[in-house]
Amino acid sequence: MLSLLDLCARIDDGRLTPEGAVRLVRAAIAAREPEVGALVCVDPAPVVAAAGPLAGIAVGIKDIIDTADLPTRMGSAIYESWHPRADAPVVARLKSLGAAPLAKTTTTPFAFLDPTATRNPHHPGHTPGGSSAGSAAAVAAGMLPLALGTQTGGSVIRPAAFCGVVGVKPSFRLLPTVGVKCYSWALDTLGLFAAGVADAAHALALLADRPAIGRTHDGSAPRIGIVRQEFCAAPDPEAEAALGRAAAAAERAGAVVHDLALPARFGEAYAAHGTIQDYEARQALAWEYAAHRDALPPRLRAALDAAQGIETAAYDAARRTAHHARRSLKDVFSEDGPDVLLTYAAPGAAPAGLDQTGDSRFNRLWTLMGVPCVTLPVERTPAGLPVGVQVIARFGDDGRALAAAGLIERALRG
Ligand SMILES: NC(=O)CC(=O)O
Repeated sequence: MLSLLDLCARIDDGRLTPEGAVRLVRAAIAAREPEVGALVCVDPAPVVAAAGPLAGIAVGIKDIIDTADLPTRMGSAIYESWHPRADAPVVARLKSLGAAPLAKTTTTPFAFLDPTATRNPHHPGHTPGGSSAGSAAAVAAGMLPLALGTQTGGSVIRPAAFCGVVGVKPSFRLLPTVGVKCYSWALDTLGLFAAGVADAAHALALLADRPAIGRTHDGSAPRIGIVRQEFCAAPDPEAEAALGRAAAAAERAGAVVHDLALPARFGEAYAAHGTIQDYEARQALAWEYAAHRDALPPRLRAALDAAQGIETAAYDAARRTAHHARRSLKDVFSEDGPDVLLTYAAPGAAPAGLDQTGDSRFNRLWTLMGVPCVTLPVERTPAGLPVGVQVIARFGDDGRALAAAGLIERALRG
């Protein structure tokens, strides 16, 4: 894979020019895109800045995020010819840092559950996950050093884990979702994909203008609470094995690790996610549903059909449940509690077949809680498919989640 920090270092010390770095990416795209299918389009002549902390860094932009220089199609024929006038603020921020938004990456239609044609770079017969399919696959295939995605259920963490890359779903609203096609305004969160934890931390620190996020190696040994989210169906054996391996590596690195049982109200919040998501999607996609219902893909059409019947009282009750769970989460991360939680990133490795994007059951609660989540790869199945884990910190403590993920990553490397 292409390490963002490695490219930055080579540019900074003159071994590589910004234009040379973009040429490297174009060559990698030419070599891998035919088999992976991660990209919707590539800018033939992007502006390559000569200066800036991300000068020469080509970035993939999930195709629900507005770009002024490239179309934004939402993964749907309904928006086939749509070309936003302006960049989403997160894209404008990338350009202000010197980065080159080089390609739009595939998204499931409107970032829901209907699959893309993108293939898992580790096994073409398996899904890369979704909804940020192309971003995860492009980084995993070594085509891009950085890509943006979004998460409403599990659309950053799950595909990142399936593709064996680092994925970060930051604290809710750390990055502005202005100019990003809305599915659920209470849940939609911008995230990113990179080769390693330090690469991701560096990019997020710059994007969020919060340098502390980038100091992943602060030397402290965290207290880690292992949570298995028993309110969900159990994971596959490889997910449990990866969790155990990551916990053991963390202990070897000096972390204090213990099992943690979450109070019942978190199971209630987990169940409330769907009501909030789908009630809001009914409004966010009201025009598409009214004017183009027949052009919607089957899973999304069925979800919006069902969402028509959600009572406002049920939505309000779900929001109250989520609010109480968020307050309880502060008690979980209390003074003498864990610094971070460690749990499954997905039910297991990427499922076979391209007719689905996998299950977000181990992600949805944490998206609703708005807390920072980081996934990192831990091991491979005998078929060579990656299996990851998920590190979670308290709201606003994105740097601590990344620091703990970095400690585990280094410990796994041995
Ligand atoms: N957008 C989303 O997060 C939906 C998913 O989990 O695939």
